[in-house]
Amino acid sequence: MPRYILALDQGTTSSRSILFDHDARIVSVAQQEFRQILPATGQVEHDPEDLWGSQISTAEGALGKVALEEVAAIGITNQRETTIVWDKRTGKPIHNAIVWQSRVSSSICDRLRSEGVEDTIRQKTGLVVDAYFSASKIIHLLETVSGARQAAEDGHLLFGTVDCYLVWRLTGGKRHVTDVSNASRTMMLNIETLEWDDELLAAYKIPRSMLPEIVDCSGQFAETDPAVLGRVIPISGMAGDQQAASFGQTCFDQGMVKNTYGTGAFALMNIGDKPVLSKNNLLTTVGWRIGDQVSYALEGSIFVAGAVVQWLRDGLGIIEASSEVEPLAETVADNGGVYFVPAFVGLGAPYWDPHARGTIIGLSRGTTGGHIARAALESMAFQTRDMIEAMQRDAGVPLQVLQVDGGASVNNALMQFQTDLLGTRVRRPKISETTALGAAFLAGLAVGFWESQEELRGLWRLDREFEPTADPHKMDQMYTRWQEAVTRSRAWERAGE
Ligand SMILES: Nc1ncnc2c1ncn2[C@@H]1O[C@H](COP(=O)(O)OP(=O)(O)O)[C@@H](O)[C@H]1O
Ligand SMILES: O=P(O)(O)OC[C@H](O)CO
Repeated sequence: MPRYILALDQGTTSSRSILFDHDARIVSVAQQEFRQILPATGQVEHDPEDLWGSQISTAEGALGKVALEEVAAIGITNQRETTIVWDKRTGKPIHNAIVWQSRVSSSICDRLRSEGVEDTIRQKTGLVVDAYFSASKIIHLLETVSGARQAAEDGHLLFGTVDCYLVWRLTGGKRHVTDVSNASRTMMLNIETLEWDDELLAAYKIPRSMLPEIVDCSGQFAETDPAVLGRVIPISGMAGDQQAASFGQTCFDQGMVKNTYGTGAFALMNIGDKPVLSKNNLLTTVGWRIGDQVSYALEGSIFVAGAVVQWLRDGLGIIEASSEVEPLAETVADNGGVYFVPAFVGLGAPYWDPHARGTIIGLSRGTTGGHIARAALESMAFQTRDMIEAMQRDAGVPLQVLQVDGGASVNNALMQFQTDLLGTRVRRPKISETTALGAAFLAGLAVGFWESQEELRGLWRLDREFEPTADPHKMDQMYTRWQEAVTRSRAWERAGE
């Protein structure tokens, strides 16, 4: 009997591979950061070769001395929306990957809006028209890379999000597939039929031949080429990282909400088997599909969360390691009136303002690095409240508990502030790597490593529960100040043109 599932988690700033055992315990982890390519303001790219190279070397690292026969299956999860276009004749990408955070295609979105397709896009895909999603990134590549349009029309080019690209490489170019949760982030998937939408493809002028086959999140849809890891291993789980985190948090019931604090922060609420549209500027997205069971989610997406801490470290240089942010923030009793809106690449939910830019407001002679660090941390919690308030308005009921995970959820002071600001309990599981765990669960279910979702529920273990203790009136006052700060950050880029 194989004893492990290998999860490949290809994130925005690093690739990770984690081996899980049957009790969902981590047996080994390997992680590697890779280059962030920043060609111009608001633009972010990755070299697909870096994504592949770092992912495969961490997979080898996590496997270590484990015999490959011990691995039942591979699950893949990934930064979503990030767009790769490659030539199937050579396997070579025609350009760097355009990362989800990149605003390079904002003007294409303006154009789509002016062409009057905004409402159709919203109704059909559940998304808002924004440079965040893959479609405008593909249009950008077809319009700017020399020869790309013709090659696409001649059927030579393939598009994939990172899941799809990894499967292409893992199978030695044999499988061009994406799972339905990743497909739902492209602005090309019809969320009712769960097929690519021909009307939208025509509006975007994207040839259907570029698009991958859509598969379930759990199922035996591919296997590794023996030349890659040395053996044929089923690839049987695949989901975008936020959907995978929801699955790893076992948010299987309608109304359950998780928030992942990684580079960005993403709150997903399970809304059951119908794709209800948000009235409060949230996204409707596919959670997962397993056989005939489809689960939808309402999503709030924040573009900069943990990345603000990276900016304190690499941009401002006031800390040397991310973990130093907590002690620095604790050198001051409160934020001293400083509010930090980290709109480095515009604002996501619920504002959807590509022209907002980062703002630190309320500075005085007495402001210290401690205040800036505190305001930076608080910005993650304030942005989360923005999303959760929108979610509560959509759901019509207050949230009982928020399940948290991701790199920045290790920060206890932040989690305490989050619970105080929301007035809602916050629960953190023992495994904060819920993204990888979700991918492992999906892969393991498909090959009988785990029997059922009920069994998975029993594997969720609590690390710590945070309870609100602060004065709610004071929290509301701070939140009002935050909203004023957001107002000041908005439309900045446009105003400067
Ligand atoms: N102690 C900490 N407090 C706040 N943020 C942190 C802390 N440690 C790490 N982070 C942030 O967490 C993020 C990494 O989380 P992770 O889930 O690995 O992200 P991703 O999957 O997006 O690459 C980084 O942006 C980092 O700045
Ligand atoms: O890399 P992460 O964990 O910040 O996730 C990125 C999201 O998938 C973008 O939608």
